[in-house]
Amino acid sequence: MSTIPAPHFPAATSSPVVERVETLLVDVPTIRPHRLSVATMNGQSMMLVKVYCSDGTIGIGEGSTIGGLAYGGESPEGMKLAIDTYFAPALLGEDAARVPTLMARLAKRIKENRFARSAVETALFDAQGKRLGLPVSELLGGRRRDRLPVAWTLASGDTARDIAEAESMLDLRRHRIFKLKIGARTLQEDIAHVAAIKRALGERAAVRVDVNMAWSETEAAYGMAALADAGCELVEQPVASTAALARLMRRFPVALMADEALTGPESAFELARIGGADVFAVKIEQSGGLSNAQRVAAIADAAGIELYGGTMLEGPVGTIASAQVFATFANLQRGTELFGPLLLTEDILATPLDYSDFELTVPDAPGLGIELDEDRVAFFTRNAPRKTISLAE
Ligand SMILES: O=C(O)C[C@H]1C=CC(=O)O1
Ligand SMILES: [Mn+2]
Repeated sequence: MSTIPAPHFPAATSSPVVERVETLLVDVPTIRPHRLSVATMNGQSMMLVKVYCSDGTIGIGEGSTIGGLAYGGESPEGMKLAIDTYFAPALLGEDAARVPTLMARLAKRIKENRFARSAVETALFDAQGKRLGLPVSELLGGRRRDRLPVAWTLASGDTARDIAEAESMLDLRRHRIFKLKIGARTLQEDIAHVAAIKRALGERAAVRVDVNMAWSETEAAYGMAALADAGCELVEQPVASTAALARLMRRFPVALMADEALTGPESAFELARIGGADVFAVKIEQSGGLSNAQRVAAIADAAGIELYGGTMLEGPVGTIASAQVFATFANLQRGTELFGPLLLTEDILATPLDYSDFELTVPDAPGLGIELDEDRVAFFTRNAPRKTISLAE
C-alpha cells in the first residue's frame, strides 16, 4: 500500500514590520578639548535612533558629526528632526527584514541626508542581525578580519601635551599611528609642530596629518614638501577642491588622502577617475550608509586606491557599525581611526569595547554585537529628567 504524502502547506509567515521609531540626543563630554581647524569639541552629541520591530527585535543606530554644522550640512538636531518627520513615517509598517529594499524605498522619498540615512540603515541591520543571529559584517558579505588597527588623533593644540599623550598611548599599547590635526595655525607653526612630534616619536610611531581643507593649493604645495621632509607619511584633505587634490598628487613623497571630498560612490568614482587621491578615508556617514561605504571601497579597490577606515568621532554605536563594515573590506592598507568612544569621558555600553594591542576587536555577537547601558544613556539624554546615579543606590 502506498501512502500519498499529505500536501505540505507552509505555515503562513508574516514578515516583521517596523512598529516604532525613537530618536534621542545624547551629550557626553570629551576627555579634553579636541581642536580641529573647523571647530573645537568639548563634547560629542550623538543622535541615537531605535527601530522597534513587530518580532520584538530592536535595532540601534547613530548619527554624529563634528561641531554641529561646522563640518558638514547635517547636525545631530537636524538628523533627529529628519528621522522623526520623514524617515519614521516612511518606515512604519514596512518589512524590516528586507533592509536593502527598504533603504531603496527611503531613497526615493528622501534626498541627501546621508548621515541620518546611515543611522537608520545601521539600526535596520542591527535588528536584522539580531533576528538572524548573525553579526552585521556577515549580513554585509562576510568579515575578513576580527581586529582593526586604530589610530589616535593628537589635537590638544599644544605640542608638548600631544607628545606626552602619544607616549602614554604607546605605553598603554593602545595606538602607534598618530594623526595630527593642523590647519588652524600658520603653515610654519604647523610644520614645526609636526616635525617636533615626529622627532620625539621617531620610528616607534607613524605620523600623519589632517588639514580639514584649511589650505590653499599654494600652501598645500609648500606644506606637503615640508611635511614629507619632517617624516610625515600621509596628508589628509589639505585643500577642498578635488581638482586641486589631483594636481597635488605624486608631487611629493607623501601619500594624499581624500576625506571631505568623498560623499558616497559617485564622488568616489569621480576622484578615482581624475586621480585625486592615493588613499580614501571611508566613513559610513559621509558615504550615506553601510552599503554605500562598501561601494566606495569597491571603487577604490578597482582603481588601485588604498583604504582607511575613517570616523566622524562617533560614539560606540556608530563606531561599531563602521567596524562591522571595515571588517568586510578586501583591503584596509592604512588601518582605521575608530577611537571615537575613547575620546568620551563616559562609556554608554553595558560591556566596554576591547581596545588592546593597538587594535579594536570587532564584536561577533548578533547585530552590531553591543548593548547600551540604558541608565547611562538616560542620564546623558538631552532634556530627559536626570536621575542622579550615586553609590548609595
Ligand atoms: O577626519 C576627520 O576629518 C574627522 C575626525 C577624525 C578624527 C578626528 O579627530 O576628527
Ligand atoms: Mn579628515
